[in-house]
Amino acid sequence: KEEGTPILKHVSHMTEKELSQHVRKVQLTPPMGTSTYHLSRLVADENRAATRLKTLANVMFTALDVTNRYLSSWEELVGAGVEAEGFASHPLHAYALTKHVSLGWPHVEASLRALSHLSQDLEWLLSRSEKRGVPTGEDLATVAGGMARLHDYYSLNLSALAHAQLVSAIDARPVAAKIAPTALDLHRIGSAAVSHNVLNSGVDFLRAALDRWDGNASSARSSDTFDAHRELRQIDLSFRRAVKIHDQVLEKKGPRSDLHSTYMRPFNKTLARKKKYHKKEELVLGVKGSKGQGMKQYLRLCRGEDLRPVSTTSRLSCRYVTNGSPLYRIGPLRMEVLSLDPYVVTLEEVVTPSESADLVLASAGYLTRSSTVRANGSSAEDFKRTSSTAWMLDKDIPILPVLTKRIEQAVGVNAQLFDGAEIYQILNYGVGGHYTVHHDAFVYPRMATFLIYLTTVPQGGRTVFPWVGAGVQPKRGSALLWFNMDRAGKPDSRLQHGACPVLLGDKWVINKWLYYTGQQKTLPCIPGNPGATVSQPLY
Ligand SMILES: O=C(O)CCC(=O)C(=O)O
Ligand SMILES: [Fe+2]
Repeated sequence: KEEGTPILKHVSHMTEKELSQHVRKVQLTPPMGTSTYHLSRLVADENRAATRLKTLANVMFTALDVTNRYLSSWEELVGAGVEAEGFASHPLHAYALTKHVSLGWPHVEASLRALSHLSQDLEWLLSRSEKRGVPTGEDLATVAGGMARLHDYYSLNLSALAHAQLVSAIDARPVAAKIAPTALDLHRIGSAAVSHNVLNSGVDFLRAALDRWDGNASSARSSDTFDAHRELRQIDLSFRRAVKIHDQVLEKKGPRSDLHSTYMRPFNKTLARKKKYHKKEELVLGVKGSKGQGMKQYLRLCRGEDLRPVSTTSRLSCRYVTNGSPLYRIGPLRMEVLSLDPYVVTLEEVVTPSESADLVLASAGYLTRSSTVRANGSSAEDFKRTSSTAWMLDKDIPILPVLTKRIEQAVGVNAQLFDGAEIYQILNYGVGGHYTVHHDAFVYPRMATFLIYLTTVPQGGRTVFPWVGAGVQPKRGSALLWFNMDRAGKPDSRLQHGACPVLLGDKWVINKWLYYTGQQKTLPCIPGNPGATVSQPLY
């Protein structure tokens, strides 16, 4: 959509029928994907599979042992000429033949019977990938790509990582893991990074793989034995190639676009002396700047920086607001203003911990497979999102109508009067799961966004507003509210925002989009413009 397109004409797109078609309960379609929800489900499934495989392995081992002994006993008889005419007329032959079968066969039969009793287990195991889903090579590439993204955003210390310690630019305290990546793993992540054009991470991971490689892959783990194709002998070559590509892409395309990233300066020292690599960082706040500038500011905010000047922050307030009935448990809530113009606030404890847990549990069955979604519309709508999504109507689970009432009271509007307050969207992010800078109201006239965090994210995963210069760390139960429209009823592009990659923890959010209606449509604030509306602070 062009920026000037009146938004109201899209309202007709949101019929109830379309909405409900949109939200049919999704069956989990294998392969399952890599959101944190899917991965915890995978652990449970893997446990059940392993129990069956152990039984299978025991029974197969016995059957193999019995079969081998029985066959070698037969081979002894064959060696003695059992197949010759009249063999059994010698009493010793008759004895040996009878003994072979009479003693051996019951064992053979028993072991075969035990095998056939496993048919149900076999059935379960063989239908697992079709019915329950298993991660595929594509999923592995998604997780590896997620790791590459995490390094791109948060500058992981890769030598610490090689020793199972997570240390990044946003938190210097190491978080230990129980499994360290091998040279093969670092190589896989580095290769995934290069093939996704995350070239800064590609170079670093390949270098880390090179550092870690002892020449014979002796540190490989069992799972590496299934990875026969990964060739480490040429590892220094692929590293040097990645450095070259990095510098060439940086030289031609600059450090960052939605299709690639590099460091700000080339690795090559001569190239790095060029003037263009030593420009001062600029800051654009209060208006929408270029896409590249937005990406830079998004990245800085993801790393925890606050870009707002003191002249702005000193005018912001934090207070306790009451705007609801006790019925919906909206007491005086702590409300902190992040930005006055455009208006962005946070509200604390909008849902309780147990409600959050219930919402996560109930929506899990509606989640799609996690994937990277790319919007390929105009540049204004362009974004990438890596997460699983669930769409739900109020009637789907009992807590949603309660939540809707609570949101209405918090915002001070009646969602039922709207052309349709939109269905709820729930997102669960996985390793490095993110949502690049976008605007919520480009397709639908979403007057306001009410975003509730259902989990606390210890590291990464902030929701950030590049042109406001501020961001919020997800905290279970708290909400972020902002108004997407300007006075003329057009998307206010200063409300572009993004979700930073999750570094540590699970991130679940639920979104309610509020549409405009009533007087905002019939009595426009800017006469002559039927789409005109006001989006202003409600408190
Ligand atoms: O997950 C977040 O922090 C933001 C989600 C978002 O922007 C959206 O769903 O439109
Ligand atoms: Fe959004």
